[in-house]
Amino acid sequence: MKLNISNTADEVLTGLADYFVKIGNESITARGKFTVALSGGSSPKKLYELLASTSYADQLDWEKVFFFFGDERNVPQDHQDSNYLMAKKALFEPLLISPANVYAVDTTFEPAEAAAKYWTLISTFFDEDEPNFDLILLGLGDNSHTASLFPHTPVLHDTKPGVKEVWLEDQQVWRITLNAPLINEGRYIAFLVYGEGKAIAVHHVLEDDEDIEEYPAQLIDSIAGETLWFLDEAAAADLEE
Ligand SMILES: O=C1O[C@H](COP(=O)(O)O)[C@@H](O)[C@H](O)[C@H]1O
Repeated sequence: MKLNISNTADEVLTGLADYFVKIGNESITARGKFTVALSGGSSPKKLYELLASTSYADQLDWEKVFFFFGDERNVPQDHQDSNYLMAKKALFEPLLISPANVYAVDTTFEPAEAAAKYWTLISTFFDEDEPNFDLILLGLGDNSHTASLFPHTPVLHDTKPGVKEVWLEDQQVWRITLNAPLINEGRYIAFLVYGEGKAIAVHHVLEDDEDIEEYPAQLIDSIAGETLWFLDEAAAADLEE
């Protein structure tokens, strides 16, 4: 687990965009394609817009990039809360990404079926013993959730890679998420966390004693690859070391 702390949020975004194209180009050179699981929520939109900007758009062969989602809200794909819709507007449409390269969660099914179908989609795509994405992007919620691994939810106890539905009692909504064993198979895992609102969660996850029920992001660390946290100084403000 490594930390990359920048002064400002803009520098964090540039650092992660550089990392994205570096890992992408290495993956394409090594295996002919780059498989990435995108994050959702409030933090990554600016990253996707940056990747689609003239500074980065010509730095990757986008036809060889295959997009998946680390988690999804159980809403239609044209709903304002959809992670797919956000990525479509900020990344896929500006870069003219072929729909054939985008593997979204089919939220027309009931949550458990949508999760099962997404796991089948991923397993079929990788056609290997264990799917392992080249890069998994993640955020961190104020309550220390990542992807849709929320505090005190059954998915936290999964021991085999898979995709699960998660019921959020306080919000009365379902989400679909890659589980921690699947995320940890990723060759590279990158957290994008900026802003003072994240400082306490960053401290809990990185420096408190292990308590996965309270701080689910503690479950995440790439088994054979690299886990890198891209933070700005505001988000890192409560770190002691
Ligand atoms: O990894 C992720 O993290 C977020 C939390 O991000 P936030 O910036 O919205 O607090 C999560 O909700 C999102 O869906 C996920 O992909």
